[in-house]
Amino acid sequence: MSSAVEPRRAALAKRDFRDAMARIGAAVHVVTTDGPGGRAGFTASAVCSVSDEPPTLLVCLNRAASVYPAFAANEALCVNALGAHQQALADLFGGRTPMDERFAAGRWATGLGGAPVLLDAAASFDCRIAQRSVVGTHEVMFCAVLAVTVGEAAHALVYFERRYHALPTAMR
Ligand SMILES: NC(=O)C1=CN([C@@H]2O[C@H](COP(=O)(O)OP(=O)(O)OC[C@H]3O[C@@H](n4cnc5c(N)ncnc54)[C@H](O)[C@@H]3O)[C@@H](O)[C@H]2O)C=CC1
Ligand SMILES: Cc1cc2nc3c(=O)[nH]c(=O)nc-3n(C[C@H](O)[C@H](O)[C@H](O)COP(=O)(O)O)c2cc1C
Repeated sequence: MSSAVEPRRAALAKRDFRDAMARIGAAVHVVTTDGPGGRAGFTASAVCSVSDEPPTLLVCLNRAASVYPAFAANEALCVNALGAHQQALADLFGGRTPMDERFAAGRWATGLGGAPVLLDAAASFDCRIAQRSVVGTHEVMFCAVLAVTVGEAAHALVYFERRYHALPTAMR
């Protein structure tokens, strides 16, 4: 009896993975930090609620990003979910802009651990990075939520098919 070994399936192409991910609508955030590693922030769609006891979010950050050393050195982190009126901030924090210019475009308060909290965000989660895990190109930061701020009801900013969209509040 022959026991032919199934040929290994070729690794999924990065392009195919990204094309499929582009079909998933995601909320847009500006994730900020400050501390011994300096002030930094980047645009993120890879943010997820993990647990409400204790309240925990996760944020995935590419270790090749210019902001990575700051997030690696700091404990304070704030997840700011953007409203549709804040697309310009998403563009600025999406890369290639000097850090001072990114922060000059918004108005900020200071969170409990020192992270910049965006005024007028749809919602802000002031956090301490509690745990880190490296997966492939990214570091997954598990963030203990210390305080939240909820903004005025606004249209949400959604990233879908490589473009920004405004998601209106539901009709009553
Ligand atoms: N999770 C991440 O690290 C994300 C990174 N980006 C970066 O922003 C830039 C523009 O992206 P797009 O215009 O959406 O076109 P794209 O083709 O680079 O990305 C399409 C989708 O694939 C996913 N993706 C992209 N890069 C990824 C990465 N390195 N790791 C895991 N998932 C990734 C995201 O869901 C993204 O919306 C690119 O440089 C991209 O790498 C964008 C979205 C998420
Ligand atoms: C809509 C959007 C979502 C993004 N989401 C993520 C993310 O979840 N994680 C990540 O590491 N980078 C993400 N990026 C890319 C970072 O924002 C970008 O790499 C970061 O600003 C650092 O760029 P720099 O290295 O030029 O400073 C996203 C970019 C865009 C435009």
